[in-house]
Amino acid sequence: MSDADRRSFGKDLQMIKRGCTLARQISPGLMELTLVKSVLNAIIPFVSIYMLAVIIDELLGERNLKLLAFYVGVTVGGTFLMSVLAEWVSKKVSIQNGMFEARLQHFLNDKNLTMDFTRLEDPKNTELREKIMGNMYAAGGGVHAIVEQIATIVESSFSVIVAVAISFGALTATAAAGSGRIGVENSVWFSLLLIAAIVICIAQTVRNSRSAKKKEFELFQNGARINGYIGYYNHFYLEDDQAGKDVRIFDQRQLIVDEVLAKGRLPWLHVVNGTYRLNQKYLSFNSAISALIGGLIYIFIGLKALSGTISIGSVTQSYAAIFRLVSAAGHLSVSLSKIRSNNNYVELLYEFIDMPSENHEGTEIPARSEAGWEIEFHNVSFRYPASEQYALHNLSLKLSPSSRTAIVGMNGSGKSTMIKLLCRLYSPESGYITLNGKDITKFEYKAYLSLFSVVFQDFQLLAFPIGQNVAVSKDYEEENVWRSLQKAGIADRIRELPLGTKQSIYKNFEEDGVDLSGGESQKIALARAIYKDAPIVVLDEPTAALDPVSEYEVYSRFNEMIGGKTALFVSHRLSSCRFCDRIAVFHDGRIVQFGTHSELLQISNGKYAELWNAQAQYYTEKARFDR
Ligand SMILES: Nc1ncnc2c1ncn2[C@@H]1O[C@H](COP(=O)(O)OP(=O)(O)OP(=O)(O)O)[C@@H](O)[C@H]1O
Repeated sequence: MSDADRRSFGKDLQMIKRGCTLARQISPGLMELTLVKSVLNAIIPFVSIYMLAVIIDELLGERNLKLLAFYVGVTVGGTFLMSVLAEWVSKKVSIQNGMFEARLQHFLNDKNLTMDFTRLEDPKNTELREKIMGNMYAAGGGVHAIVEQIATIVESSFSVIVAVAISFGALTATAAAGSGRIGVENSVWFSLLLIAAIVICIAQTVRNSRSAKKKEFELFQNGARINGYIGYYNHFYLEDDQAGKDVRIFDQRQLIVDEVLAKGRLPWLHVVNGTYRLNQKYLSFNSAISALIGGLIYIFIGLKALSGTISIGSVTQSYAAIFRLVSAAGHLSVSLSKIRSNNNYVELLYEFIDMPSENHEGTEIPARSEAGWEIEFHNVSFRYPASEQYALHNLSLKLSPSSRTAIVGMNGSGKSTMIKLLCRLYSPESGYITLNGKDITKFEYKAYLSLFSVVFQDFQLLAFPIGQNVAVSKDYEEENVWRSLQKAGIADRIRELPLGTKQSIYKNFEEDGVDLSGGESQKIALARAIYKDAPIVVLDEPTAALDPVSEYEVYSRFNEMIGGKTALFVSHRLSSCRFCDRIAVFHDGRIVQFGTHSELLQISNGKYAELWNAQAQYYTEKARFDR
């Protein structure tokens, strides 16, 4: 049983109502304008259908020229005015429709930004997002389709009402008493037979549409993954200059082309072929039904006209009105069915936006603390989602206010993980972290993060002007930006640029954008943390990409940079940890040693001494080799 079959009518209605609210939130005004357009579209054809009969009857009867001119004026003028209005509304609707995809993207991006990081990393969620967007532009399913279907429902309902009003006379007309006509065409059964035939045809169209939509939905569920593959390989093969280097050096072209073909193009061809065949079957069936209904109406109206039951003027009017009635009733039924099937797509969107953001549940604003900020890890253990291995085991560590703590350890020992937990990108599986004695999850997320100046190992800069990158705002104090750049040791380089802090980073959008080296970028990231001037500083290998001179300069300014702040500092260069009060040595997700540099060095069989000696030995050997 499909989801559409499983859901009750009430549930479907609820989902559609929610979709309308969402559509209005994403694109205000679109729903209202679309409805106006539908009503106009429904009325316009009936003006001429109705007036044509009036004009013909007048021509065959009194032939009053003034009246005829008036009828023609109403027909032409009315149609013209309404068409102009419809065109104007249509233009507005088209612009809004064109913007809808981008607005939906923004809407989803906002959700992404407030989503718990753990969920963001989960490939299932990336796929879900891909499906939502892919379904929209490839299958036309989703929240925008609700607007479209409601428009069709309103337009066809209006058409049905007006068409019934116009054709009612013809449908119910029987020969006048005493006219002598008693033909079958004048019995009520004749009209009922026509209606029954039409109802059967419409029901068949609805069934056909429902099964086509169901198959289409199934086909498209693989589309997101396929699109993901194609997008990924295109990015690597064509766009990303970073990856482009490896593609060339290792001659990865053939590998990528084969993968794209196997996982992207061929499966996509299957989807495209499948939908094409489905649509063709559906459209041919509808054309046949439409022709059949047209024929039936002609026979019906023709017999009535032959028998003199309806006037000649009414023939065209009745035929057009009944034909419109039937096609509108068909559209109405199909749209009612489609809007329910569309809930299969919409359900995916609701699943995405309803994902809870546990991290954003805290509400307390950290009170100002003159005494500084103390951070404590209480027996914290953590495993990454879908990972069996613990990245941190029973970690307990106290960072006193204004203290400087270094974290060292081998690759994969859990250093960055500890920082990610402190920044609430992940939550501990057991244990907890406190800030000045209070569990950090109790704090309002943004207010909590405002206390941290962080430089991540894998920091990112934006293709925006340098000043905006440093200040993370369009409005910033130029002086302050320069001071931060100076402290990060990159001010001289920026001064050389023609536009200084207004110069954009990278060439993505600006021809004169500046391409920075790895070390220069890291200095800008450092300047960004300095500019923020938050009371807690967290630096995850902040000098990994710096040359020895720059590294020395940065460290010699560390005291000035950190001042009385609480600082946490991760580094593989043990010599650079000496400015810290305490050093925590990580190994396999545990703290195996904790103390000052000299205390730890004295424990000759300890992990710190082992790491220190390994590094020292490398430098000694290098010095000997250089000689
Ligand atoms: N996003 C992730 N998903 C799953 N496992 C992860 C993820 N990030 C890190 N890990 C794993 O967690 C463990 C700790 O990683 P972490 O990045 O904290 O180490 P690290 O000490 O910072 O290493 P390095 O010195 O290389 O930066 C490693 O085994 C790593 O493979």
